[in-house]
Amino acid sequence: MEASSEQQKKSENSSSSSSSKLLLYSYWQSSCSWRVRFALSLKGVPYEYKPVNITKGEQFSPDFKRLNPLHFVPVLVDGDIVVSDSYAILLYLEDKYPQRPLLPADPRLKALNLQAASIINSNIQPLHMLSLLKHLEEKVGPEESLSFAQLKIEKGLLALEMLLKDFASRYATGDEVYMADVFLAPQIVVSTSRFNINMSKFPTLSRLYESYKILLELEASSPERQPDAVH
Ligand SMILES: N[C@@H](CCC(=O)N[C@@H](CS)C(=O)NCC(=O)O)C(=O)O
Repeated sequence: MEASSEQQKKSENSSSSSSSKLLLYSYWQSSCSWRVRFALSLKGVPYEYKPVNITKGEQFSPDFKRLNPLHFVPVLVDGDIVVSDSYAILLYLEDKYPQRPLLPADPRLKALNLQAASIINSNIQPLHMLSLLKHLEEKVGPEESLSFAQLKIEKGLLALEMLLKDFASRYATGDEVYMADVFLAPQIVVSTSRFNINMSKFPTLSRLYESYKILLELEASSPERQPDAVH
């Protein structure tokens, strides 16, 4: 029986992306990059690290612009497949590497994970990203810029606290690490270390933070362990 052109196309695509090693364009202190490093570490997928120093403007180079015209890390390159945005990258990894699933089968818990990840991806991190804070610092001043970021982070964390409090166990939606945790752990670390957020206002998230601190995969993917880290 002849393979349909659709099947043929699929197998050509998968062979072009399955033979080469994944490349991850990342910056050590980027929480969005950390989400992807954490997911790759949980799934045990090897990759080559490609540092992009976003504090020195390397995201604006013509080569990087071809990968992501938005000039943001992370970007994952898998053969001829280029995926930017950590949320999309995680879903791509989930399809391609089903081991250690990042989404539970139960529809309610799955929706909860997607919702929590989306809150961080859309309603927290974009409101404290480097380029926005730089702009605010220049236009209104460093103190105003910091208090704007703190206000937005606390608003988002409160939403997550309310969303997860009845479902959280050791991790955000039970006893397994899922996508909500992959987004939450780096966000909590950045919120406390860079923006001085007091986590005692968020008891459920504080409890989760304690579980995250002892996760080897989180530690292995942490900023300080990356090749471009400055100590
Ligand atoms: N939603 C995107 C956000 C990407 C993003 O904002 N990346 C930050 C680092 S966490 C960045 O590259 N910032 C560079 C800048 O602000 O110029 C994702 O999750 O990948």
